[in-house]
Amino acid sequence: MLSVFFGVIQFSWLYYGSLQASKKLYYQLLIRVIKAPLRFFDTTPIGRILNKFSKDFEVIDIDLGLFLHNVIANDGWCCNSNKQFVIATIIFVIIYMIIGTLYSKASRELKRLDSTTKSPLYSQYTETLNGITTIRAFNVTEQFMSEMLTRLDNNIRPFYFLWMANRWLQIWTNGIGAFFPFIAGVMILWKLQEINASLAGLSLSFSMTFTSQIMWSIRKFTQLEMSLNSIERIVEFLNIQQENYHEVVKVKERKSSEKNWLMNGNIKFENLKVKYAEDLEHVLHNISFEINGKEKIGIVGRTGSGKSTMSLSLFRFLEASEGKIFIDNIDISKLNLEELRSNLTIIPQDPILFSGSLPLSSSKSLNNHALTAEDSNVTSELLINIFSNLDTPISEGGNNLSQGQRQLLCLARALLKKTKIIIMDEATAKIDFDMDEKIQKMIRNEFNDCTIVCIAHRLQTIIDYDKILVLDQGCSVSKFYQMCKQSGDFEKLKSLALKQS
Ligand SMILES: Nc1ncnc2c1ncn2[C@@H]1O[C@H](COP(=O)(O)OP(=O)(O)OP(=O)(O)O)[C@@H](O)[C@H]1O
Repeated sequence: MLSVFFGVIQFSWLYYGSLQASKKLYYQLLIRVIKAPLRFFDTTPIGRILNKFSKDFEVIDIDLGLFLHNVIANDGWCCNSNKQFVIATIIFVIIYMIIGTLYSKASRELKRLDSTTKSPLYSQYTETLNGITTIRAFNVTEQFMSEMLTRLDNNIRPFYFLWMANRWLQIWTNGIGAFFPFIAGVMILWKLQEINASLAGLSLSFSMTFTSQIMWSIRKFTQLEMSLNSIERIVEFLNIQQENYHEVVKVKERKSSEKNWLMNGNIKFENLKVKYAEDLEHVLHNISFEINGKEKIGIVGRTGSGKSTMSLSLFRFLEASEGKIFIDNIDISKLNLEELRSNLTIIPQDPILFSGSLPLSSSKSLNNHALTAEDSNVTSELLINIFSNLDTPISEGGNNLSQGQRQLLCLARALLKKTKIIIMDEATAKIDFDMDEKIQKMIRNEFNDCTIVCIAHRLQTIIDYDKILVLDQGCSVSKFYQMCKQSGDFEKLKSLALKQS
C-alpha cells in the first residue's frame, strides 16, 4: 500500500512538474515567435516552426517525464543490488559505459536527423495543401507526390537506423552480458565452501538479470538524452531576434502636445531608407514627402517599386535603416509598437481571415451597424447580400469567401475601427470596376476625416485623390502625367479627376 501511495505521489509530482515546465516553455516560445521580425518568417520554413510546436512539444509533454523517471528508477536498481560482485560489476560497467557512449552518440545524432528531416516534410505538406488547386491545374501531382515520398524517406531513414542502433546495443550487451552469469557461476564453484545455497542462488539470479537491466539503463539514459534534444531545439529558437516592442518614450513622459497624438493624422517621411535585411540592398531610397491630416493620397508604381514596403514601414514591420517617419510630429521609431499598430488600420492586398463567425468586432450591435446601417447605404448595399447574418461561418483563412469579399470584409472592419490613418494596399484590386467605384464613394463619405494612403494599380482608383506619389525602383519620381498618358485612358481619367474636384 505504501509503495502504491508513494508511486502515485512520485508520478503525480513528476508529471505535474514536467507539464508545468512544458507549459512555461511553450508560452515563451509562442511569444518569441509571435514577436519575431518579418525577416524571420521570410527565412524560416513554416515546417521548422510547426515541428517545434508539434513534435518537439509532444516529446517534452509525453516522453521527457517518463524517461527521467525511468533513468532514476533504473539506475537506482543498479546501485543497490550488487554487493557480491563489486569487482566484476565495475569491470562490466566500464565495458558497458564504452558501449553506451558509442550508442548514445550515434542515437543522439540520428534523433537530431529525425527531427530536422521532419521540418521539410511539414513544409511540403503545408505548401501542397495550400497550392492543391495549382498543383492539379498544372498536372504536377506525380512530381509533388514523388517529392513528398523522397522527403518521407529522408525522415524515416534515421528512424530506421535508430532502431538498428537499438538492436546493435542489444547484441553487444547480451553477448558481453552472457559472461557475467558465467563468471558468477565460476566464482560460486570456486568459493563453494564459503557461500551458502541461498546466496549462491541470489547471485546467479542477479547476474542473469543484470545484463538486461544494464542494457535498459543505457537505453533509457539515451532516450532521456534524445528527448532533451527537443529542449535544445526549442531553446535555440528562444534566442531569435525580436521586434522592438519597447516604448522608448513612455506616454506620461511625452510633451502634453504629443500625448494626444493621432488627432490629426499627419504623416511625414524624412529621407527614409529601408531594406529587408542587413545583407540586402535598400528597397526604398531617400523617400521624403508629407501628408496632411484628412488628405487622401494615392501611391502608384510598377510591380516591385516598393509600394507595399512603404506600408510595412509605417507599421514598423520593417525598421528604417536611415531616415524617419513621423506621425503627428512623433517619430514612430520611438513609439511602443502596440500603440503604433493599434492606431493604424490596414486593408491588405491579400487579406487573411480567421475561422469562426464574421470577424468584425466583439460587439455584435456594432457589427450590425457596420453591415446594415441606414446612414451607410453604400456599405449595406455592398455587404448585405454577401453576409446575410453575422454568424456566417468563415472557414480557415477565409477560404469560403472570394478575395474581393475578404477585402470588403476588411473594409467593414476598418469602418468599425475608425482609426485616423487607413492604409489600403490594393484594397480593391480584386473587386470589379463598379464595386470599386462604389467603394471609393463610400471611402470619401465614411472616411472623410481620416488620412488615407491608398496603394493602387488602377489609376482610376486614385485619380481624384488629393496627392499622388509615384514610386520607381524605391525612389519617388514625377511620372504621373506620363503614366496617365500611357494608360490609354487619358481622357477618361482626366474627366474623372475634374468631376471629383
Ligand atoms: N520579404 C522580402 N524580402 C526581401 N525582399 C523583398 C521582400 N518583399 C519584397 N522585397 C523586394 O522589395 C522590392 C519592393 O517590393 P514591394 O512588395 O514593396 O513592391 P510593390 O511595389 O508593392 O509591388 P506589387 O505592386 O507587386 O505589390 C522588390 O524588389 C522585392 O523584390
